[in-house]
Amino acid sequence: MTPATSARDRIGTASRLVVKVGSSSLTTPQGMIDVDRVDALVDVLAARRKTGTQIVLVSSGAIAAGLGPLGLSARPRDLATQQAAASVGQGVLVARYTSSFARYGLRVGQVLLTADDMMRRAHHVNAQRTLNRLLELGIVPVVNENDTVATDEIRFGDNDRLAALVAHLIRADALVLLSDVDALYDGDPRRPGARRLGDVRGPEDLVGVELGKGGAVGTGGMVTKVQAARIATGAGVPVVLTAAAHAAQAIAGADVGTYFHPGGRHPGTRLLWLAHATTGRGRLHLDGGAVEAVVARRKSLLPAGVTAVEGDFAAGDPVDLCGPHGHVVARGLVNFDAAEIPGLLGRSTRELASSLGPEYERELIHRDDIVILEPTH
Ligand SMILES: Nc1ncnc2c1ncn2[C@@H]1O[C@H](COP(=O)(O)OP(=O)(O)O)[C@@H](O)[C@H]1O
Ligand SMILES: N[C@@H](CCC(=O)OP(=O)(O)O)C(=O)O
Repeated sequence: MTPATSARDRIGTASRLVVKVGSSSLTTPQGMIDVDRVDALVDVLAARRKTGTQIVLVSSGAIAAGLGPLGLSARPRDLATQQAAASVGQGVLVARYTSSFARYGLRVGQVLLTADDMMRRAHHVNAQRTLNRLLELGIVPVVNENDTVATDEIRFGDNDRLAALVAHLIRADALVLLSDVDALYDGDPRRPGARRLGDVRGPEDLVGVELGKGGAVGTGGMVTKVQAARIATGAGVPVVLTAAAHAAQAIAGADVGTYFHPGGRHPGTRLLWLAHATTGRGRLHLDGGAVEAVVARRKSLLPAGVTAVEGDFAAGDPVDLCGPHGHVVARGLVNFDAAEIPGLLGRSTRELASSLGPEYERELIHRDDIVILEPTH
């Protein structure tokens, strides 16, 4: 077994997957939904869902699927007509997914997000909760950008990066990007001699690679796919990019497409926001061991390492983490209300789970929600 094959096992064994599919893989050139291809994709996702894997489907195609019904022969250039097409097409698209997943007794839930929902904390936490709840209920969330209300200034414009942020948001184990091309090539694959990149381990593997534009209905081409891969792998999420026709092999972890290896966990926009645009609504006082674990080893904060709590905050709020001498060392988004915390202090998560229930077998603050602060804070 090659190292690349074993790395891909992370996709084959993922318990939470985000799968993104592009417009060109779902619609006909006439601007209609391609029912057979939607069904073929759903066959693959439903089979994986039946093994217990939670799946979020980020689906493009609203604008493309609206063209036929509106009598348009090409993707419109102006925003208002794109929005009108998305409004008509999104309904058609979700109706199609609903009936296609129903063949397997599975339900879908539509989730429309804007870029703002990813940046603003209140929206972000809300989107996170909704997606988590849908997954707990066994639903397949079908996510798209909320094209009808997004203006040019606040628009993502491409679902590749949206899918990467969703993968980060729900702490997915892997992200699968499905397009009409079977892999990333070192140059435009329509030109003879272009070579497939099987693995991308870091930016050095992309030097000299020509990232070209997409097809007539797609938006970002390879540029946004590589950007998405960078966001996801930077958050520790591996990515595979391949054609929708190879979806079954890709999600099984087979050697198809291009595999982007995950890197370390770097703070994303949200953590920058947490560090620079918030103030702590309260304080948690940590013992020396917890400071060492959180700051030096970047671990989650567990109740056992907390000695005292100050302030009146709610679950999801930012709180400051103080060392034994009272200085602030980090800030994080806490998982519990202030009133719940005194009863948890100094106790192990296992003990809390057995006496209070499984919902208490959680860290006080997950490591992804902690940002280390410079001494000036
Ligand atoms: N270096 C490259 N490797 C692979 N595909 C490329 C490359 N440069 C440009 N492309 C083109 O990008 C297209 C996919 O982008 P896009 O049309 O935006 O897809 P989607 O609708 O699936 O998001 C492919 O059809 C392919 O021709
Ligand atoms: N929100 C748009 C998707 C735009 C987009 O990213 O398209 P694609 O490049 O095909 O993934 C739509 O549904 O038409």
